[in-house]
Amino acid sequence: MKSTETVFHIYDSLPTLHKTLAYKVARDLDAAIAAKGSASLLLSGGNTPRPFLVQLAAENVDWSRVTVGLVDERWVDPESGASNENLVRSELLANGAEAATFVGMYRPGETAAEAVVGVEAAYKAFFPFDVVVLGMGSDGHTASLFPGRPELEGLLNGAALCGAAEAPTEPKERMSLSLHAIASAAHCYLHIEGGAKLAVYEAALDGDDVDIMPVRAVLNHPDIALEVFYA
Ligand SMILES: O=C(O)[C@H](O)[C@@H](O)[C@H](O)[C@H](O)COP(=O)(O)O
Repeated sequence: MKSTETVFHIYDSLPTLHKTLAYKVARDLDAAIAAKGSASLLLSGGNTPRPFLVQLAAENVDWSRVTVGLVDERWVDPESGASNENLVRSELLANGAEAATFVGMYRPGETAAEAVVGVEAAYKAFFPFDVVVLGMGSDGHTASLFPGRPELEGLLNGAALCGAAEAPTEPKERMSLSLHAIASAAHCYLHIEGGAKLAVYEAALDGDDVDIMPVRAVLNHPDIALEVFYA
């Protein structure tokens, strides 16, 4: 029996969603800074987050006290348009959050599997996390926790903070936070947009097989008080 409730926030416009989620995340960061002098924010990539990141960059946060990391990364050069580091640097850091400390995942000259030790050590330095913002794919993946993958069991049940993963589409090579890392967050958000994603979310609610829909592991986690932002 899940001990925490999922809160579902629905908006009548995408701009309202982006502004409201940005405001909520900014206040979460403010509270963490007030409580312990620092804050950590872990962001997902893909297409959905871009306008939210722009709104977040405009929020009045003491970014010099914030460490920004990634929920997952496509194993491509950070100059690539497919890079989640590129997305965060261009839409958040360059737009107002320049003072934040960014800790990426991609390590040139290493495979994702080779980089796990280094990324694990780098992320342990600001673990547990304060804010995690997740997305969700049409196949029910979140982060780079993809259905049917051999690495999924370890990423869902292990004590590591991250691990190498593989996506079904290019760029296939990935690094992902583990469920353990995601569940450490004081505030965990799922940002989804459009009817198709809503249908996937509803399908995820209607079952518990995490191997076919890994996002269920987040929805059903007893320690994650998930807040879904949808428009
Ligand atoms: O690297 C990534 O792609 C993300 O971290 C991934 O988990 C994303 O949240 C979903 O794939 C949804 O992506 P869209 O927002 O592009 O639909």
